Amino acid sequence: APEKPPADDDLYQALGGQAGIARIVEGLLINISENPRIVHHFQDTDIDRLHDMLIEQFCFEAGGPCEYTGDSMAESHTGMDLTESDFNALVEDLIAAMQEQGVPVAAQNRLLARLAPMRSDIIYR
Ligand code: HEM
Repeated sequence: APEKPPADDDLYQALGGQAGIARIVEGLLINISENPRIVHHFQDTDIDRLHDMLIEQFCFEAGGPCEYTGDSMAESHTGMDLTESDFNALVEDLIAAMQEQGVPVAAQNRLLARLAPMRSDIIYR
């Protein structure tokens, strides 16, 4: 089951609110598109949908005024046979996107800490 959102929206604010999160997700998708380690996984993906679902998810996880309406992490990654290395590659692309947006490292780490528990739903599925 999804974890409860944070009680306050500090993290949402630190990520730059809705506009900041949109820029982070767009940077992430660009970085993935240029990352030979993982780009092949996204060949048949509806990127517009992924863009919208990632924004909802990050907003929700950061305590912002959003609901996540997408599929569960287990549902959406089953059958991809993703590994720890794939997971780490995507996380590195996310960190780079946050860095490019000037997100403070403490806030970067708080978002990553919200996403890290999803790992077991995503890899080796
Ligand atoms: C922290 C790690 C990750 C998070 C938070 C995450 C999040 C998401 C979200 C929110 C969706 C949209 C689900 C929906 O459409 O309803 C999604 C789909 C997807 N994810 Fe991930 N993901 C992660 C790791 C990965 C990794 C490591 C890969 C591959 C290298 C990957 C590949 C995909 C693909 C290809 C889709 C689209 C599935 C489809 O076309 O239906 N994800 N992910």
